[in-house]
Amino acid sequence: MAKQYPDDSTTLHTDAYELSMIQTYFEKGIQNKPAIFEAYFREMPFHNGFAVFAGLEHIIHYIEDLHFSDTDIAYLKETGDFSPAFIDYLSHFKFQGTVRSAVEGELIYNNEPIMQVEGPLADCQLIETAVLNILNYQTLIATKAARIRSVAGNDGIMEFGTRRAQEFDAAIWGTRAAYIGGFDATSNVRAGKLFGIPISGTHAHSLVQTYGNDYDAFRAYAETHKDCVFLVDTYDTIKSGVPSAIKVAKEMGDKINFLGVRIDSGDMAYLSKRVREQLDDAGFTDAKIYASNDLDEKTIMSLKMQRAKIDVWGVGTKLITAFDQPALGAVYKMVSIEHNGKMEDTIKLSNNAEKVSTPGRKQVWRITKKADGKSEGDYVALWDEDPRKLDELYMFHPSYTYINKTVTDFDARPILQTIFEDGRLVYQQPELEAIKARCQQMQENLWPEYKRDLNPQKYPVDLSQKCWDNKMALIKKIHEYVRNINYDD
Ligand SMILES: Nc1ncnc2c1ncn2[C@@H]1O[C@H](COP(=O)(O)OP(=O)(O)OP(=O)(O)O)[C@@H](O)[C@H]1O
Ligand SMILES: O=P(O)(O)OC[C@H]1O[C@H](OP(=O)(O)OP(=O)(O)O)[C@H](O)[C@@H]1O
Ligand SMILES: O=C(O)c1cccnc1
Repeated sequence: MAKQYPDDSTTLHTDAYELSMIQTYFEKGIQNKPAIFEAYFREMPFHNGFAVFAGLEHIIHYIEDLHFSDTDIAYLKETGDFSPAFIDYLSHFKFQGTVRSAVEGELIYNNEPIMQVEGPLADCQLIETAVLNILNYQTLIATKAARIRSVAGNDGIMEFGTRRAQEFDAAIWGTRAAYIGGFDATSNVRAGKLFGIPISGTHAHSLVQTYGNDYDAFRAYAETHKDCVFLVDTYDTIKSGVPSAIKVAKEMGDKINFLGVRIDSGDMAYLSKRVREQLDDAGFTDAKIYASNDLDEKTIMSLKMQRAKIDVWGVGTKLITAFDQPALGAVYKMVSIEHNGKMEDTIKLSNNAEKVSTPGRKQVWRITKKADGKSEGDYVALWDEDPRKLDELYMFHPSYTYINKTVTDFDARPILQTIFEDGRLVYQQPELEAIKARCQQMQENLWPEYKRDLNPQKYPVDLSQKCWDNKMALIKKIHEYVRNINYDD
């Protein structure tokens, strides 16, 4: 049995190595050294042309509650891994960092900072695991949801994934992310209570099995509910399910809102066309056809191409588990640290050019044309740069520098906003509806070439000249350092 603690906190929701490193910093007296870390991911999820940032609300909750409770401290003592002085330090720990982040519903891209944490080295280090855990999952689900929305057009899409989600938290935060990304409703009632997401649903096969036939089951349901969507595929969709639904709808008349029927198996293109005819012939031209069964953007697109007569899509497993890409892979890297009273930029090298981190504290500027508000690309610049002061912006690909352009008559909008300032929450989270609307609005500013589902154009994420020079200079410096190492003296 898992132990129950009256004062359990989520502060220990961290990898042991974070605490091990912080113990080293503490014992060496450098735990308060000013440092800056940035989170970013390297590959676009699902090869999509954009990603939808989600997770900030949970990160805010987590940071606001960051403290080592009495039982956290007692447990750390029990492990025997930490010194008494370090444990005493942790018992007084209070987060003092500054967090800057993309806001929820914002579109984000690979190889640009999406969150920046500045402050005492220990504080920055402690939150790495939880921050990545949260934003990796929620951003993935919000992006998957946006993909599904893009193929569903204006059809209704309902989130049905709780039973297949990776446990409780994933179901709850996943459905919130799905709502941000474009879903209309969820079947998870607690998500409705917690976040105000509209809840919605039909009924399961077990209702029909309880009565042993479609008619009695639908009739019983109709006598106990106003809004009715009948699941018609338990025994035979065409011969039994739909005729029974029609019979009940006619008998009950105005006493119910006969909203439609749900199909959950079989060839849904063929069945939906037959069902549409049956409903129309009976005069129920407004009744909608709902479909579910392992759907995702690919099956929905295929069904639409087959001119399936489906109005509302219920999507579970493949959304909530991010079935075709189970992890986003965002990382959290140190970009700058204080030495002898001066901030010095740091880098992580790799033989793989894509994996070399970009040093220095940065801001991401979204560059749009003044004339039509459409995106030109993102411009990652060092913190002291401000492209708003420039008339012309030279933008070049950070690896293939011959790919470049000069942009004029542009607007530049900073993506990283201050969320916590020296440990104090200064950002007011908008309502969920506003976050969802932002996601929609931001997609409208994107050219269609970046939005297509398959093989979208790569959205430009460029480094400023100064940022690029800084990176190259640091690479050179580290190469020299490695070349000159000689421990034989
Ligand atoms: N016309 C269609 N075109 C493309 N995919 C379809 C079509 N009809 C159904 N599908 C999809 O094909 C898959 C069918 O899976 P499966 O064979 O397990 O379902 P089934 O025939 O409904 O059986 P079950 O009763 O076990 O659910 C589902 O992912 C479903 O969404
Ligand atoms: O297919 P998903 O995208 O994951 O959507 C959720 C699924 O959950 C339900 O099936 P389940 O077999 O659990 O129960 P039911 O068919 O008896 O309702 C529902 O009928 C959907 O098929
Ligand atoms: O309401 C529904 O139809 C529903 C809910 C969860 C999972 N599958 C279907």
